[in-house]
Amino acid sequence: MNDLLSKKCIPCSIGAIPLNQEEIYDYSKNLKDGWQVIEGKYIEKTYKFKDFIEALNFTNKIGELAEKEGHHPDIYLSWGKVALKLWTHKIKGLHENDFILAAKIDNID
Ligand SMILES: C[C@H](O)[C@H](O)[C@H]1CNC2=NC(N)=NC(=O)C2=N1
Repeated sequence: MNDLLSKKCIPCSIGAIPLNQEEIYDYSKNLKDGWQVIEGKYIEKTYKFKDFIEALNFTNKIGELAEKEGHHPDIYLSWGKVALKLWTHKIKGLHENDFILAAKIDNID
């Protein structure tokens, strides 16, 4: 479950089974503070910045990372704030990919 940072997101097939509550709990223990598990279906976190341009710069870095990983967050960008919602659309639930991406987003400098 740990060393999420050393893993890479994999193409997720439609038949993949979403993570169960126990697996979600185990993965979420390896994330930095601030992530919340919502209804066992997605994880979310809000990052605060001093202004819009800082929030936009962070959003762009997330975009580059998501493209590199082939896995993408839902992003809400506003003045001084970036709110993320991570889930795997193809399986309508959570996958290891979501936790890998979350860990790597928290590692963006
Ligand atoms: C074809 C492409 O790789 C897939 O559609 C990927 C793209 N990024 C994705 N991101 C997320 N969060 N969920 C997906 O199911 C997903 N599928």
